Amino acid sequence: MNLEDIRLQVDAIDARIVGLLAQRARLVRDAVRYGAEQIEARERQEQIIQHVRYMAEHQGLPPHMAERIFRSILAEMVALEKREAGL
Ligand SMILES: C=C(O[C@@H]1C=C(C(=O)O)C=C[C@H]1O)C(=O)O
Repeated sequence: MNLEDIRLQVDAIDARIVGLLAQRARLVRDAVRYGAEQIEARERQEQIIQHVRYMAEHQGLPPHMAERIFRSILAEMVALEKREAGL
């Protein structure tokens, strides 16, 4: 394994992350279309954060890092939904 191999693997993971984020954004859009009461469902967001922290802890990722990343993802998802709703 050399630096180039490692960077290729990092790039492949980034491509998967972007694909998953696009898929996630489509599902959130569906949630809003199919009955979510509010775009900014705070309680649901806090459940997601707690679950993500738990999963991170069990997979060797610092929970505070997972929380920060997911708070940013959630904020962007909500902002996207608000823009699309013209809010
Ligand atoms: C409207 C919803 O989705 C919004 C987006 C979320 C997300 O990105 O996971 C979570 C809660 C809501 O802020 C919902 O799931 O009820």
